[in-house]
Amino acid sequence: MTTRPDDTSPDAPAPAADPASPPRSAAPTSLAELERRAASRRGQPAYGHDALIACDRLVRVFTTDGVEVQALQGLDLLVAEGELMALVGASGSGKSTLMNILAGLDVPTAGAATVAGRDLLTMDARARLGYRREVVGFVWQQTARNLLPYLTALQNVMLPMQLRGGRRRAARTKAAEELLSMLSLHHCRDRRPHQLSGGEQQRTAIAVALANTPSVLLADEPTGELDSHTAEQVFTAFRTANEELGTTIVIVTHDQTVASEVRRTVAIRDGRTSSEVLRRTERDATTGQESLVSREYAMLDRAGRLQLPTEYTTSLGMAHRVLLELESDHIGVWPDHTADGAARGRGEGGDGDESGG
Ligand SMILES: Nc1ncnc2c1ncn2[C@@H]1O[C@H](COP(=O)(O)OP(=O)(O)OP(=O)(O)O)[C@@H](O)[C@H]1O
Repeated sequence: MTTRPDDTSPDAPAPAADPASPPRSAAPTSLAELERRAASRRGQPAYGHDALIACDRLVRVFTTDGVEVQALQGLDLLVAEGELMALVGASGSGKSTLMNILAGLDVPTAGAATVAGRDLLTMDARARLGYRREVVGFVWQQTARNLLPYLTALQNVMLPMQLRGGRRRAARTKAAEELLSMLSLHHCRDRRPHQLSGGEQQRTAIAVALANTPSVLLADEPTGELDSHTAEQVFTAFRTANEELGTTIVIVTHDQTVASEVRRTVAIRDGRTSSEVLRRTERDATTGQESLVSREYAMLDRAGRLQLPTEYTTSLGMAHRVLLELESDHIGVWPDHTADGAARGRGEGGDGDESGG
């Protein structure tokens, strides 16, 4: 396998390499050298300084009955303001854990996470409440978690505005009606959730989440219980919110249609971001015809680790150790065909994992 250079100009930011970091195998350094490195770092902008969401080596460990589960294992993620992006990954890969942290409902064990300038590790209870009311909105898979059953659609949308305070009732009503209209829900204004279809319920939930004009809208499997046609309508509502209000939107989904309609899909594997698919519109120079081009990228973390897709490594019989070759414009990654490597591949010897990934 060969990793090609990134010849596209994706809209999304990629985690930056840290040129000031020494190689992991560096020999012990002098005090003067350490001082020089610290000084050279001082002028550099912090990791993700211009991203709306920045997760830096995020770790979340759960301990149940003395058994530790590492749900997030040093996850890096940057999301730019105004993005509409999807997070995908196998069950148990850590998606909901990440969403709960970004929603301010859970606190990471280690690492750093900021959303719209708020530090998610150091917020006190009061700041956390303000964060959940004003900075983020969420839409969950289960309607019962999104809407109060005894309130109408309009009252549901007005409730977060009321809790936040500061606006008169007439202004709140007008703002809530505008949100319902924007999402083509005006006919649902005076209906309670049980009088709405599944898609209308989720679209109302989006209006509720947008009530206090949050910077970020988080959605965890928002179309999980819907048929594909209804799911499409709900996704359209997310797109409308993104385009009309400029809200940054992160959607966790198993729904392939949703994942393929956004410009950026990030895959999480074993508690880390592993790969990204970026889509962009390209225009044919001669015919002028536009087409959507998608390319898959592997994520290179700040320690230089790269997760190779399992289907790539298994198809080439890569295990434990691979051969690297630095070329002028790319890095070649080859199966290890040495006798020792072949034996390791068959599981006949060696117990260390030297791939570094
Ligand atoms: N409160 C908790 N206590 C203990 N372990 C937990 C807790 N929450 C999550 N986990 C564990 O953390 C890992 C990641 O779980 P998470 O729910 O984030 O995965 P997921 O990718 O959202 O999965 P799914 O797609 O099935 O919802 C799993 O091994 C899970 O069992």
